[in-house]
Amino acid sequence: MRRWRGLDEVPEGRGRSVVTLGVFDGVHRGHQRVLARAAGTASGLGLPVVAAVFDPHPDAVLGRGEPEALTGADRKAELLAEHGADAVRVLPFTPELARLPAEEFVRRVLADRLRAAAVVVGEDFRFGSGAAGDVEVLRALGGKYGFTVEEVPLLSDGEAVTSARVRSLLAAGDVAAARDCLGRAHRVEGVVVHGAARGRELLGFPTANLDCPPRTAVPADGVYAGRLLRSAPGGAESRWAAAISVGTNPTFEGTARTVEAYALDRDDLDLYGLRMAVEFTHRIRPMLRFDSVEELVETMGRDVERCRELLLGG
Ligand SMILES: Cc1cc2nc3c(=O)[nH]c(=O)nc-3n(C[C@H](O)[C@H](O)[C@H](O)COP(=O)(O)O)c2cc1C
Ligand SMILES: Nc1ncnc2c1ncn2[C@@H]1O[C@H](COP(=O)(O)OP(=O)(O)O)[C@@H](O)[C@H]1O
Repeated sequence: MRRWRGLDEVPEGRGRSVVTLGVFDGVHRGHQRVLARAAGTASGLGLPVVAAVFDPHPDAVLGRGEPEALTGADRKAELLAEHGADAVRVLPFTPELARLPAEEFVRRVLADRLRAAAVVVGEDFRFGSGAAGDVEVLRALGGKYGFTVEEVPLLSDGEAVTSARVRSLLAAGDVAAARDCLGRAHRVEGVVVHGAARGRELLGFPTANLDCPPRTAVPADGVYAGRLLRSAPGGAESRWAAAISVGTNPTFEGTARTVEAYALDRDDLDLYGLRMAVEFTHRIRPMLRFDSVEELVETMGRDVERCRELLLGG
């Protein structure tokens, strides 16, 4: 898969493409449907699918506050490819780009740079200065600049599947509903760092503490079942069923919010310094402050058994 960044870096003289564009945060089932449609059109035309991704999030540039990210840039590109993109183009969302009138945007980005033969977008797609352009405007401009436009209805299960909805489900700890919207478990990534060294010694449950990038969409504080994963060079992955804790460890009067995972039945791992990921499949309970370490350890033991049932079938 090819990845380019910027408006000027795409080599000139490339052929035409089927373009789908947006922020694609989370690459949720709605995005997946748009990508599938683009892939279908592209195979009919014998052209590649180019996913054009605005980055940073337009809300950050337009002063609406940057939302927490469901997917980092690398993971997003990987997911876009998995769902049918042949190439990913990052379009730096600058104030200048935001100010381009709808027709200028179409001419410069879609026609001149991406050489779109077809553009596939969700029905709520907006573009151009002041978000003045919608799908109808895009279709009219497509007639002038030589591309067709396909509009994909929003996927809904009574409520539209959107990145904002996934963020609010995660903020409420509802990782199961988030999983339904995403079509897979929500994942956060980070490097394993040293914690307070209590896990193994004091509690009997060593935990890998993930240092997640700022503005990562971490689910609400609580205890979850899921997986701890490691991407090895070449793409091979190790994965372990895991009991995951998100919170400040109030039993120890902690203040820093941590994401930590205990890989079930393993105490022989050395994960410090590795890039790892945690996937959240089920919520088990809220984060609690216990009066004694014994009560915490007893509860953690029960959490681990519950994770075993949920993840390994007992
Ligand atoms: C399954 C599980 C459940 C946990 N539940 C709680 C909890 O309810 N309250 C709490 O204060 N800490 C909880 N923790 C976090 C522990 O306090 C934390 O893992 C421990 O202090 C080790 O920290 P360290 O990795 O910084 O050494 C939990 C951890 C795990 C793995
Ligand atoms: N089953 C396991 N799950 C997670 N980490 C493990 C496991 N077994 C060993 N480890 C290692 O032990 C470290 C955690 O030990 P812990 O005593 O909790 O220390 P820390 O406070 O630094 O997190 C992890 O970072 C990892 O390298």
